[in-house]
Amino acid sequence: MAQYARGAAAVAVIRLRNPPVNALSWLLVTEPLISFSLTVLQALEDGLKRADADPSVKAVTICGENGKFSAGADIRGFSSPRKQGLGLGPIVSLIERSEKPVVAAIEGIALGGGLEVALGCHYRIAHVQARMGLPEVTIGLLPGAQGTQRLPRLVGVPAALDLITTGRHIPATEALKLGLVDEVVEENTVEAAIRLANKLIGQPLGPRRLSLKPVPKLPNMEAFLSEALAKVKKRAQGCLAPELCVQAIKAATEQPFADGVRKEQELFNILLTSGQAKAMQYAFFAERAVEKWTTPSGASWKSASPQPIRKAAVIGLGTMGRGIVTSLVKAKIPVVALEQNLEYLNMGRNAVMLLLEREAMKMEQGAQALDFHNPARLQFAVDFDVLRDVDLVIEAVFENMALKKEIFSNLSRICKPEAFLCTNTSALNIDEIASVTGRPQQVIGMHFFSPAHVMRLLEIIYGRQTSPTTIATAMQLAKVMKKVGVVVGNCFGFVGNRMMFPYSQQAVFLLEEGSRPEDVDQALEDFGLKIGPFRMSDLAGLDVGWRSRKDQGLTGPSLAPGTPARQRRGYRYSPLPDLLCEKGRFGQKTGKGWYEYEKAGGRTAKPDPWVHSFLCEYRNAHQIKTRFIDQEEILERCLYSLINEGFDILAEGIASGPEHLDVVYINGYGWPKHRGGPMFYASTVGLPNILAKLQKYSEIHPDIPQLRPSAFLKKLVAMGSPLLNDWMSHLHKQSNKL
Ligand SMILES: CCCCCCCC(=O)CC(=O)SCCNC(=O)CCNC(=O)[C@H](O)C(C)(C)COP(=O)(O)OP(=O)(O)OC[C@H]1O[C@@H](n2cnc3c(N)ncnc32)[C@H](O)[C@@H]1OP(=O)(O)O
Ligand SMILES: NC(=O)C1=CN([C@@H]2O[C@H](COP(=O)(O)OP(=O)(O)OC[C@H]3O[C@@H](n4cnc5c(N)ncnc54)[C@H](O)[C@@H]3O)[C@@H](O)[C@H]2O)C=CC1
Repeated sequence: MAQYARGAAAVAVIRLRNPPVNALSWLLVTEPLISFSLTVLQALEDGLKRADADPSVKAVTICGENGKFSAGADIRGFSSPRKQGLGLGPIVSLIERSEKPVVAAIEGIALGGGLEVALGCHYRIAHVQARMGLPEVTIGLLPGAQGTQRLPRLVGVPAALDLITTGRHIPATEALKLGLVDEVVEENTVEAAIRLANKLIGQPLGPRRLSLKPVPKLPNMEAFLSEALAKVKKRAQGCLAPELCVQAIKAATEQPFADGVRKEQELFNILLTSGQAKAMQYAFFAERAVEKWTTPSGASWKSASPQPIRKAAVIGLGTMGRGIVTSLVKAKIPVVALEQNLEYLNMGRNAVMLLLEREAMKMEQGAQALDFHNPARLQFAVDFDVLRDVDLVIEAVFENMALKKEIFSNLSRICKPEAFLCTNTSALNIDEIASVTGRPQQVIGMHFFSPAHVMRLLEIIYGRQTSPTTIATAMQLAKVMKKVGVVVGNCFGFVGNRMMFPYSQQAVFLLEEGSRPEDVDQALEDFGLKIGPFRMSDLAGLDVGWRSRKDQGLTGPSLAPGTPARQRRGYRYSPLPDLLCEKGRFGQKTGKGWYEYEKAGGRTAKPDPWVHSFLCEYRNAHQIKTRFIDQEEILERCLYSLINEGFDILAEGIASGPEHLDVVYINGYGWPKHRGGPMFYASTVGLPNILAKLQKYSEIHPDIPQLRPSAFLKKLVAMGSPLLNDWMSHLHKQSNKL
């Protein structure tokens, strides 16, 4: 809705009202042409017409309810099959054409269609704490209400390209510098806008109508745009929206306003029906859905209250601990950082300081805001006694159960009784770790992803005895650190690494059968993954998995004599990664792994002829017939085995819905958002197709259990492949087709 009122004698105030974010919903026909609800857009149009018709109104102010201008179009409306009625673009034009000055009073947020409404206004005043942006690209669209045509006219092509292709939100101060707003105020923005509107009465509005302005020229516009297009395409990795955003802006530079708007509509419609927009909008809501966590025992976000964390500690300042400390400092939580001895402590301190310096440089108030030189904010120590007053500890020492147990037993003794004890283990059993403490209800997994100060994902793993308060506290801490917390159950590898295991395993089997590392990586990167499995393995270090396989008795001295080279516990096993490690090829850190690098620590992967001939010798030695493996098989075997594990995870209740798995993969494993996450992708491929392919591959490879279709997948197919949101409701239903 929108509320119409008189703000001063001659100024009408139109207030957008649609809690919680004043999304601009459009006319929704509930039954064709019989009944309909008056929506924000309709109300906005009515308000404008009413102001226009009333001779006593001389100016208009548009603002939003509850200190928020508007978050833009109602995203749920894009997938509504019965969507009809008003478009936002014509309303923005209507605002601009008004003969009475219209001033936007921007408080809180003006995003997407919300900002496009403001661009139709003749003046824009923003509160100093407001944020603005055109984030449509992040949900697979472009600003489809003439924003791609107005913004370049107002702020120039380079700034418009940046804002529209990244979708980033900018603060009011930056908007002022760009010329996006005319004034920034610290006082009541609506009152300031009404005062300005009053002053503008009778002044000419022509120069304020953006559609009438030319796009500011650049000396090398064509070259500039083609360079921008190339950059955007490379960054987008198959996502269509950024590229079409550039095309729409290009139209603004080449065509009159009305033609540019037509082009914008054409491109918008391509995106709207591309499937990518649907996937990205699903991802948007999935991220919000996982905040509302539940566990099989009935605990949930609704009834559990988080406890305040006033001071935290991190134990172990290696790869992960450094990033975790940085994230906590950025979240303004005082931290104590601990190491095993002074030598490691100094190394860790230097690394943390470097990360914080870099982070401070990216911030407006810099180091001052982070205040990390203040020992009350960040303290380094080797003595565990400093842990007495902390509210929460995050342990990030080596992945070794005995060491973790020793640490947790000490923590249980030293920390105050109400303190929460968290482990960053990648795969170890949370219950076993909790068992050595006197407070298993306050023990929880907080699994960060590397680099921990950058990656948004935080898997939050509850054990058998973890209390709802502990889960709620970990989730709250994730939010404060600007991470996406996903609550999952306790099993080897939790959700992310467990699904990754069959995927990486297939990748190595494909090498045995005839692929090269670069073929497998290329196929998966072309699909949209940020990094293929072999480049990833080189980056993370092959020795990490090697150590874990040795601990599990799969390789190394503890392997029983006489074990067949390519079989473990009766199933297929590939010793290829072990063989590379035995040759000291640990990946980037040693300059050689699945690829070769310019030097130890180098970052540029080059296909390695040594690896190619090593693979040939290996296949010969084991009498494996080499065959050509096409891209389709690479994708299907790697991705469908990962998805298959996902169905098992759902069936076991380790995650409470497919969105959880998708959010984990998008935010922690570089899964392309425009494909919506692995489980959403499975729903778009069609569950019967996935099942048929898994059946085919598992018949060819009966010794790979990970290719055997999950019982839950089979059940869903037998039940007619319900929509993704209904999968979980079918978990315990009987199927008469089974
Ligand atoms: C054929 C038709 C042609 C039409 C022409 C096209 C017009 C366009 O150009 C297209 C558009 O405007 S697309 C929309 C662009 N806007 C956005 O992407 C902003 C999305 N929202 C945000 O970033 C944060 O929610 C925000 C920063 C706003 C707030 O963050 P918070 O962390 O404070 O809160 P959240 O938990 O994220 O949100 C609160 C509740 O609001 C829901 N919501 C947010 N934005 C929405 C939106 N734009 N539409 C619908 N629902 C929205 C959000 O899901 C959450 O709901 P609950 O989880 O149920 O509480
Ligand atoms: N490296 C990665 O990508 C990820 C690792 N993890 C997990 O995080 C944990 C840490 O891994 P990384 O940071 O990679 O290991 P790392 O080997 O880089 O660092 C571990 C640090 O712990 C310190 N440490 C060992 N014993 C200690 C003690 N008794 N007291 C205090 N400090 C001690 C070591 O000196 C070392 O600096 C492991 O459980 C690992 O599985 C989780 C996610 C990703």
